[in-house]
Amino acid sequence: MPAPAVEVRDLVMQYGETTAVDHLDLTVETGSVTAILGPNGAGKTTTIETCEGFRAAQAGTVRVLGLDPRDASLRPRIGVMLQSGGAWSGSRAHEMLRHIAALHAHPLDVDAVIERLGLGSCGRTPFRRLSGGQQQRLSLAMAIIGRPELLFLDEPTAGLDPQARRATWELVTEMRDHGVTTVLTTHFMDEAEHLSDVVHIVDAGRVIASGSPADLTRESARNTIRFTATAGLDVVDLMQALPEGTKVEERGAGSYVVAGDVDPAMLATLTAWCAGRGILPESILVERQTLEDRFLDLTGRSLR
Ligand SMILES: Nc1ncnc2c1ncn2[C@@H]1O[C@H](COP(=O)(O)OP(=O)(O)OP(=O)(O)O)[C@@H](O)[C@H]1O
Repeated sequence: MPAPAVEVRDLVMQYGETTAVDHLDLTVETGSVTAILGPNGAGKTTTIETCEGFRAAQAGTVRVLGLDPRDASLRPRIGVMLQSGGAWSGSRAHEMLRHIAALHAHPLDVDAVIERLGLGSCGRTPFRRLSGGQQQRLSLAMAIIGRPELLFLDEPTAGLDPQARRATWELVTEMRDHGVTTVLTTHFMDEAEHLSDVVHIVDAGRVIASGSPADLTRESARNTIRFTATAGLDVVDLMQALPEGTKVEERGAGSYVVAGDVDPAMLATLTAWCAGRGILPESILVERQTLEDRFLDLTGRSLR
């Protein structure tokens, strides 16, 4: 396996009395899209800015493509999209992109990127006069134009309309197909679920859960089937019929909860077990936990 693109070990970052990052560990595998999720003030931007080399680690170690993030030789190899835009307010959109492209050895085609991100009408407009969404798209274009190996995107789709959001998703997916590693922060669960291979959930300056979106939502109390039927069914026998690790409980007379790896086969086994005993369930409800539910369970807070 190739060396990780980003390795953060025991990172501590403080602003005066405020501990923004508190002994945080995080690994980003090469070629992955990795999302960092967390409530406001969790320490995501501080962590990402340290990886980008904008802040020096106060304690702990950070390695980006095997190097210290402040190593100047990293600049052409990474693309950065800041939350605050990152372009000089007077710079004109297309000039800016052409300028950045000229600084790189193998840039993407500027006109193609302008077209892809719907920036055609922004040519001579100074950055400060662009709409919020246009500024976002230009910042993304600036991050990718140099064909980086590693992309950092801090809330890339905040404030974008649905079409621009889709275009951004497609672009990130395409970059991944070309081997680019992407680290992004987002407040949109669907974005994390749709785009990322790995999600790190950060709260109060620490990573509190990591895994693929599927891993994080599996094996949770909310992956359940609830059904009602005659009271007093033989739940032990039912459990034996279902896949190993499945739990069945009668919670109140005739009200059953089946918890485990809920999939179509399990539902079929359950209904077959009932049919074999002449039982017609009165209601069957499949509940799958979403990443948002899991996030709420872990942090006690909603994403925004
Ligand atoms: N420049 C700064 N000066 C002082 N405190 C700061 C500064 N930047 C961030 N903080 C504080 O550090 C903590 C972490 O902030 P950070 O911006 O890293 O969080 P975040 O997870 O990116 O939040 P958000 O989702 O709101 O962008 C917060 O308590 C914040 O108030």
